[in-house]
Amino acid sequence: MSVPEQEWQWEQRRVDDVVGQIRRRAAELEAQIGDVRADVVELRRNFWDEVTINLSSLDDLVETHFSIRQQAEVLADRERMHQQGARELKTLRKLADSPYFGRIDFQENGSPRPESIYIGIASFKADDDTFLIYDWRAPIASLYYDHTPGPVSYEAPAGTMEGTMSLKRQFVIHDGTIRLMFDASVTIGDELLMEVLSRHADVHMRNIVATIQKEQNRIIRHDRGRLLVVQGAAGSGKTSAALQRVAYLLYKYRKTLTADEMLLFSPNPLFSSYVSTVLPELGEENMRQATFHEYLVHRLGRLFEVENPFDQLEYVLTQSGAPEHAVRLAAIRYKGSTAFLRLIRAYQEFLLLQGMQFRPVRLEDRVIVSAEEIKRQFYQPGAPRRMPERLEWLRDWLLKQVSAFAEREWQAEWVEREVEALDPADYRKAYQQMRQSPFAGDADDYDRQREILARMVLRRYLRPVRARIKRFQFVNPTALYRRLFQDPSFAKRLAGADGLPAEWPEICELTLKYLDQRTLPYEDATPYLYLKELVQGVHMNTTVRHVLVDEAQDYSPFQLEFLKRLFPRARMTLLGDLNQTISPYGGALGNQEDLLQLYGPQETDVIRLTRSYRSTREIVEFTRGMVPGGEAIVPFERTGDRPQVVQARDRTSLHRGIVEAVEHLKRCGCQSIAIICKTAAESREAHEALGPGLGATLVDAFTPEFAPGILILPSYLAKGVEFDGVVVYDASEDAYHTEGDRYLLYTVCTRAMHHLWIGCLGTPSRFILDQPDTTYRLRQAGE
Ligand SMILES: Nc1ncnc2c1ncn2[C@@H]1O[C@H](COP(=O)(O)OP(=O)(O)OP(=O)(O)O)[C@@H](O)[C@H]1O
Repeated sequence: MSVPEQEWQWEQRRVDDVVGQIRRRAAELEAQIGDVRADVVELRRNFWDEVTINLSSLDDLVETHFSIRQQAEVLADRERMHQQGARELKTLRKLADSPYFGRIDFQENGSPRPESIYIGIASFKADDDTFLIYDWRAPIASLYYDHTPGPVSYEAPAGTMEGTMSLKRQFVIHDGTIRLMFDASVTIGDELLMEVLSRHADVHMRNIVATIQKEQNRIIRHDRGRLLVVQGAAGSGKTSAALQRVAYLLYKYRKTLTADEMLLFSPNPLFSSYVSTVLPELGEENMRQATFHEYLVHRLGRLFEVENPFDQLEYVLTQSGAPEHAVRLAAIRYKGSTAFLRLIRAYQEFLLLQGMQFRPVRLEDRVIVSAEEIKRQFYQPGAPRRMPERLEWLRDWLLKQVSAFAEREWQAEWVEREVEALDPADYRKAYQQMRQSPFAGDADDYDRQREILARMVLRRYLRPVRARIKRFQFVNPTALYRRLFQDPSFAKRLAGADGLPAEWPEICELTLKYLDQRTLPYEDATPYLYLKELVQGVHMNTTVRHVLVDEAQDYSPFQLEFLKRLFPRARMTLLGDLNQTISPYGGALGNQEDLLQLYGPQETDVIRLTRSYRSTREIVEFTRGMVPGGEAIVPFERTGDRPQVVQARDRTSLHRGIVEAVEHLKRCGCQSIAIICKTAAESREAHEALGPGLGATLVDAFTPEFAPGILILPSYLAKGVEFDGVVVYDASEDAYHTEGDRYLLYTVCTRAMHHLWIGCLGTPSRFILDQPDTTYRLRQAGE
């Protein structure tokens, strides 16, 4: 609903006034920051002049230490002030450009008149402390997202606030000038949303705070239980909601939660860069980001070449003719299941009784404790019952054996030789130590000094040995993991009622082959790490308090269990769409039972999003027909061209058709165009043929960030991102016919915001031809 001219002028005057106050505050802050910056420079320059350095005695050393520490603290404090000031200034500058995007007039029950609440990306108070702008995360701002004018309520720290909302107004303000203004009668007026969604795709994701929808607001402000599962259609705003959720939590718990206590697992490094600007745009620091593969490499990269999930997928998609293909697929499915997790737990129980494999404790090539001796000790009748305690007990025993070895060894000839080769400084140290003895000065001084030096040598030699023991490196997890596959009948007993896949003997053979090459297939990496932790001690991250997993449908149930254990103090948000499952695991989100069991039903909430915002109505109607249950996906009322399906007889005419399509999309105003292929191999071929002519960039798993313009990329790297126009390189029946292909094709097509063009080398895929929506245009290339 448009706003009368007079109102418009009144609102512009208010904007002018508020922007004036913001600019004044920014100028003051800038001057203050200038002073702090000068302090920091001064402190850095004169750092060493301000500390007293004296290393002559122990007391002087201690004093020097404290003097340096004190000076470093002063510097760190000023630096912190500077950083905080700079951040505040950045926010003020943003507010000066666009101070707010919403206004609600709310009269609380019992209060004499309504109050106008203006909502922006951060709060701003006048000099008299009245709020000129409320932060979008303040409790009262919920009214803006959740309600239409009428009787309303919201949750505040003091309880439920009830009253009446008489006005809800939306603004688009740039450069301190109101560009658009609507009075909304429905929940967040569709007019503003329409305007926002009609824009071009960006190389970075944008924040959505001005137009958060009611159901998304539930995700953002959800604050109970250990696990929130968000299942939403393609383009329904899962990632957007997740990022605004991070900003919300940082605001709500600003005294106790920091950005580096929040971690987002993203599907690939490209995606990480795509979403990296949302939080800074909102004046917050970025949370930590990683891919699950990066974590696996961090933990196992020294032991193995850990396969990338994209190479795994590339194998699955391109090697279907290979003799091992079916076995590998079965392995991937089984090794991602909770049945395999249970088998590994059963294996741990078994290992408490027999079968542990140890590495001898050595000092260079001398065995201090043999693997056999360690094993004997481990299975001693008096050993503790549970694995962690038993390992700790064994560790302590081994450390004692090392001490006994040192005791036996200090007079050995080789130690004697090493003593001769020691530095004069070591001799001085030994001399000083000896002088401190109450018996110093007697005839035994020489022997005593030799003994001190010999023990010094041994301590140095044995330090790495002790460190390895403390890290439980006397256990051999690789040998233990191998053991599971060495005799196919061995795992049968452990699997019990769960059973094993029919292909188990072949899976065993294949796994051993990879392990022999020191390669860890992606499907083995998490189970291997899990077993390693069961027998070498668990790594836990207790600093992370919130873990968000995007594209969670591509995680196996095993991996989710692993994450739960890895972050015992964290609350988890899983965001996913079953219809976009591209991983061959079968998708952890598909099994409600497993999901509810993860933290228990009491601790789990599931929120579903069915409205799709990314694509035009025509594209949503077309793509939803590809997937079962797609009719539940509701398109947003933004219309555009019908998707085009173009059938080509040969590759030359396919390429000609693609070039024409790209030219057409450019004429339509598309700034970002993606030619999406099924695999990396196909992308390379397409790039060779089309890249130079179109000026297109090839994107692969190592591309650090998206460039604007025309890109050629494999399906799985398009996950989570969007483009003005999408050209599907070849969606023929030959290319997409399995159930897995169905979801891949859906994922690819749903990347399009405004235009979708689909090329087919031969007959179009069944997922195009068999779908109920027939409004798309099907034609022959060249027509
Ligand atoms: N409330 C909203 N206001 C404005 N834009 C929105 C809103 N919700 C979603 N969008 C836009 O819709 C597009 C899709 O959002 P997003 O990528 O968060 O969806 P998604 O569910 O994670 O998608 P997918 O699963 O397909 O990757 C983005 O351009 C986002 O800015």
